[in-house]
Amino acid sequence: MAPLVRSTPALPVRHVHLGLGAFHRAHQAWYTHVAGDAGIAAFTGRRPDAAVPLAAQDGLYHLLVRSASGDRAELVTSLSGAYDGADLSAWTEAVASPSVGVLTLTVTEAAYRRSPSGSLDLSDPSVAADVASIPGGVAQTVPGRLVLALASRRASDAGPIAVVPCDNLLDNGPTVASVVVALAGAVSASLAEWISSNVSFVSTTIDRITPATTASDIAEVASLTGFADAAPVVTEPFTEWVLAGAFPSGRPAWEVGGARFVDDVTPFEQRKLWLLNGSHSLLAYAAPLRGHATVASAVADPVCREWVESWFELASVFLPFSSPDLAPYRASLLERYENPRIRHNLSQIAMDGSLKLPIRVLPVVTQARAAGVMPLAGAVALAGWIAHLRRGVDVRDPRASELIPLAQADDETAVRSLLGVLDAALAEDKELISVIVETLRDLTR
Ligand SMILES: NC(=O)c1ccc[n+]([C@@H]2O[C@H](COP(=O)([O-])OP(=O)(O)OC[C@H]3O[C@@H](n4cnc5c(N)ncnc54)[C@H](O)[C@@H]3O)[C@@H](O)[C@H]2O)c1
Ligand SMILES: O=P(O)(O)OC[C@@H](O)[C@@H](O)[C@H](O)[C@H](O)CO
Repeated sequence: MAPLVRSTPALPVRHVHLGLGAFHRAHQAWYTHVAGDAGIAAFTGRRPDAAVPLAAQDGLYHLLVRSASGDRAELVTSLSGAYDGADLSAWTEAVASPSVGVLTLTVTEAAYRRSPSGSLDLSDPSVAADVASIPGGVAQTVPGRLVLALASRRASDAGPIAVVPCDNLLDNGPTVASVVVALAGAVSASLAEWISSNVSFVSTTIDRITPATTASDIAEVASLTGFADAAPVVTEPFTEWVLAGAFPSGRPAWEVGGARFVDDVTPFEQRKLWLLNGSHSLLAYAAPLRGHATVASAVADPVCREWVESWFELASVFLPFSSPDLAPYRASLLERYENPRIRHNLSQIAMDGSLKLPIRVLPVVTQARAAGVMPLAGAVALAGWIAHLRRGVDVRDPRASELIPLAQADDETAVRSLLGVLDAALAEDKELISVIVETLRDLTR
């Protein structure tokens, strides 16, 4: 087996990334690779793990593009450096470089440390610790590390920069701007002002279904390519990136890979978050009750498929696209879900439901109720979530210790209180509560 090492030098770094997970390597790093005009300095979010094999293979890795009929391995060359995110001096130095114009992020929804109201949670002990330690050059949270690095960029007079969040958050540019500026403001008013005037927070819609890499994926890449690649990523052929915002210090030519630059991402974002992510969450909670562990297995079950189709029907009414315009998008989602060779575990999607449901499912439920409609497919998603919490197995959510006990109450109390955690107004809706209670009973019968 041949070792994976570069034979030509890596490209100079113009793009920095935080959160060196599978999705970054399947998406933004691929777009920068195809652009061919920039290298990336990528930093891990929490642990050094992902950086170790990548650094040992000079940042090279294979993207295994897996369609229903076969696999294609593509060597991605854009990672010029892979670093442990705890290496704060490498991190601040990278962001403070005048050659760097963009900073992308994939760190999960929970990493932005927002309170249920959506603003930075200044009562979070790690956020409070960052406020105290940033002047001394230390930070641990994502907002804290961003503030630390931007302070360093300001100090070195490296000019403006674009921050491009690629997590499934609503209005991700302004959302990330608000947590970063709030944390900076708690450290220094002039730093917050510098960030507001010099950092462009770009909003993005990002889409490419990318499950966690397994040992058999690693073995398959070895047999397909002849290289001992310890860090490949498996993804689907489909990819989408829609961006809105300014790039005051330039950017890689992401349009070469098909990225689209628009004035407003909202319609694309709603279409993706409600149809794709909303139906993903519905399946993640309700389909295990019918014995399914993956998206492909769930959509092969006519009952689960009907849930997805009725969720699409419901959500489509509130999207700013006509039905004929949405039809191909919806059909392509089902086709993507059916790909039997992409093993997308429902348990991976089920993580952090208290943060995801308010973005993916509740906007549709709320609008349906305001229109006098009973959102039955939304009730399946919510009842499934409550059943998941009640089971209490493999619940990964920052609020798990509060939510699991609430789910153990009698059906009506559990539904009312858990709905109240997500949205106080919906918890007053007696008709909706009784439909969710009925659905919970049906699902768990
Ligand atoms: N996988 C997909 O299909 C997909 C598609 C679109 C968007 N996304 C977005 O990308 C994110 C990452 O997905 P992934 O597939 O790369 O997952 P992953 O598990 O491979 O990587 C997660 C990354 O986030 C970092 N991270 C997690 N919690 C953190 C924290 N509290 N602080 C700092 N860093 C933290 C990890 O260190 C890691 O780098 C998702 O949460 C989602 O918002 C994923
Ligand atoms: O990545 P998460 O955890 O925000 O959500 C899980 C899935 O819904 C998500 O990863 C989708 O596969 C993705 O958003 C498709 O582009």
